Amino acid sequence: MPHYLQELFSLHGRRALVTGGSSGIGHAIAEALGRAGADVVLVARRPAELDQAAGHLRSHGVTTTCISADLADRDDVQRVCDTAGDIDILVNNAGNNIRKPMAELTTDDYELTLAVNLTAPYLLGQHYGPRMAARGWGRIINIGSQQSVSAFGDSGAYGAAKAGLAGLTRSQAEAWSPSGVCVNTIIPGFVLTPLTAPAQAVPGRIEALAARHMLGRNGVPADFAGAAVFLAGDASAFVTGQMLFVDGGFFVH
Ligand SMILES: NC(=O)c1ccc[n+]([C@@H]2O[C@H](COP(=O)([O-])OP(=O)(O)OC[C@H]3O[C@@H](n4cnc5c(N)ncnc54)[C@H](O)[C@@H]3O)[C@@H](O)[C@H]2O)c1
Ligand SMILES: O=C(O)[C@H](O)[C@@H](O)[C@H](O)[C@H](O)CO
Repeated sequence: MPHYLQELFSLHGRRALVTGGSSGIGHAIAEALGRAGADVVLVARRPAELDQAAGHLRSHGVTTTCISADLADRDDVQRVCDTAGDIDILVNNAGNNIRKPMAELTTDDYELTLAVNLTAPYLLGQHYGPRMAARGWGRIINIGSQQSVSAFGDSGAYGAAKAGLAGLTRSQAEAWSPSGVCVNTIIPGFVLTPLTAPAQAVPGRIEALAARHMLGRNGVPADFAGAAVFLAGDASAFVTGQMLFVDGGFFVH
């Protein structure tokens, strides 16, 4: 790779933590950051899936560590902070979506959704943001949703959390960008992953959703590799507080 591109996009010497890094978009982002040179810490719940994901990254030469944690549990989030070591790039990717009509959502549904999609990113940001700022360089990438900006598909608690995450991004950017920490949200389109399996199971739904992307297809995890490497490195040094739509031109109506 030409030296100029190395300077812009290389992540050598950086250490990235990716939540939900054992599957879907998070795994693709972890692989991309690792193949761009970063050491990677994968955080997710299930040890077997983590081991498999780590094995895949290591097969690409990526130095990979795993931490099994339930991000809905604040003690587990604290344990991640206590054990992961210094982190230069934080990717808040783990998410859950409890799909029910608005009036059927319970308070427990709401609190679980907020805990994983919004509180865990807040707590991890509170730990890592100031430390990145003290070192004068850092990147936080939060994974939002079309529902950061629009209501979509019986997902009221998820929409509240993802809209909150976009707001959290702006506040984190305001706080830490002056010290060299860029904080941004990636907004995906509809992506074929385990999270969207219930929607994919509805006959005709995948095709209808594909037609709502200007590119005429749904997303796949690999579609996020380029944007993640961009937002994780020096190429994005003047990009902060933004929502980057990596959504194939998705339109809600
Ligand atoms: N798939 C889509 O269409 C789509 C669209 C917009 C945004 N997103 C967002 O992308 C992110 C990744 O989702 P995905 O589509 O790759 O699905 P996925 O199911 O493959 O990944 C979600 C990850 O989050 C982890 N996770 C969930 N709850 C957790 C918990 N309590 N503790 C620890 N880890 C937990 C899962 O184990 C999994 O690794 C999520 O934040 C999701 O909201 C997805
Ligand atoms: O769980 C889900 O079904 C997805 O996250 C959806 O909500 C959409 O794909 C997303 O909103 C588009 O960004």
